[in-house]
Amino acid sequence: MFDKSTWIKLPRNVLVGHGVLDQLGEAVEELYLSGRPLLVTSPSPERIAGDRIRDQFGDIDSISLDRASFEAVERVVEYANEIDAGYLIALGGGKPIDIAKMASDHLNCGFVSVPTAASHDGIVSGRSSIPEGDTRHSVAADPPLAVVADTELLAEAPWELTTAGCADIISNYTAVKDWQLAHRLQNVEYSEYAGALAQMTAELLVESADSIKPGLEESAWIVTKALVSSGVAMSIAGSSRPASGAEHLFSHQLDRLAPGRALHGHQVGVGAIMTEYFHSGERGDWRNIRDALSTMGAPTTAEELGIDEATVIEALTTAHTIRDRYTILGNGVSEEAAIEAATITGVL
Ligand SMILES: NC(=O)C1=CN([C@@H]2O[C@H](COP(=O)(O)OP(=O)(O)OC[C@H]3O[C@@H](n4cnc5c(N)ncnc54)[C@H](O)[C@@H]3O)[C@@H](O)[C@H]2O)C=CC1
Ligand SMILES: O=C(CO)COP(=O)(O)O
Ligand SMILES: [Zn+2]
Repeated sequence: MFDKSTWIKLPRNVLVGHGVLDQLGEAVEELYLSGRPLLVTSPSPERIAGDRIRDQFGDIDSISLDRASFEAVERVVEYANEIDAGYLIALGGGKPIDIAKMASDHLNCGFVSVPTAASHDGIVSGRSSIPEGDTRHSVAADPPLAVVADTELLAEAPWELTTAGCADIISNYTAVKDWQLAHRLQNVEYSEYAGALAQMTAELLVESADSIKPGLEESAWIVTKALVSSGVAMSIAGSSRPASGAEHLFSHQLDRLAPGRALHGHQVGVGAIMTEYFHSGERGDWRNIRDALSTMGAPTTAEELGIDEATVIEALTTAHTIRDRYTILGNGVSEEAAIEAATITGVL
């Protein structure tokens, strides 16, 4: 008997382009949501775009948070219940979007994603990434009902946020390799469609590297389309596997060991150089990953991340413990192997 089934959840409206923030009201109206919105944001995005949202929705309630945590999710849930919010509008980088995504899941209400930075591929995904103590949870949640990504706004964001988004996409190369490895060695379920989409997204971005330059709105357009595509790959997979492998485990450990030092995307990019080395050895593709990152202006060394050598080695040797996700790191790499990988690849 045929017994396979799949349920792919995707946003209904995805608007990407110049000035589309002013169409947020229209995009929300089309969703037939009821009740008042609660704006979930963090300090800089609130300052940059909060008023443009209020211009469309009136003087709505808002909550500003600067750390992704279960406590932050709880605060949003409590506030939304207090004001009887009908839905959430997430405005900002990856953290407010992850918080709102998970809070809307707890509240059983919809949310709309309004990125102010093309810095991560959680803009569209149905996963929420929240740290807790020594571990990192990639929690299943519904994706946004709508995404409104204004390339004019995204192009004005600090350039390093865009290069972080590029690096988050480039890390799909190693994430997909890790996923395939886990499929072969551990029988982890693999989706050919999601794997191919994630990999193709990274390839198309690298092919467009020459057009990714500061000050060009075209760059925000190219990178945001890739972030959307990568998020769709996660939705097809029903997991963050297509976009998160060992390089993400490394980054999640850095978040614990050296919090707030470097951007998520930059950390996963540097991680991908080293995990590609573990996959394919000294003559392998790690140079291609390093060169692609460097062409786009993303960091390729510990120094550029602002993270010291000892922390990089500790993160690499302990990354496998952060989550139950089989990758090229297996049961862990030794300190000697980590130093060798980081040195050969020029990360140290
Ligand atoms: N759920 C998922 O599938 C995914 C989740 N993530 C998560 O997203 C987070 C990383 O996202 P980030 O955006 O790097 O973090 P973030 O939300 O902390 O933003 C980084 C910084 O940029 C600032 N910022 C945002 N837009 C700005 C603008 N237009 N102008 C000036 N400053 C601006 C923020 O205020 C913050 O200080 C991590 O927690 C990561 O785990 C990342 C990828 C996928
Ligand atoms: O950052 C992500 C994909 O780019 C999400 O992955 P995690 O599941 O590792 O949090
Ligand atoms: Zn990521």
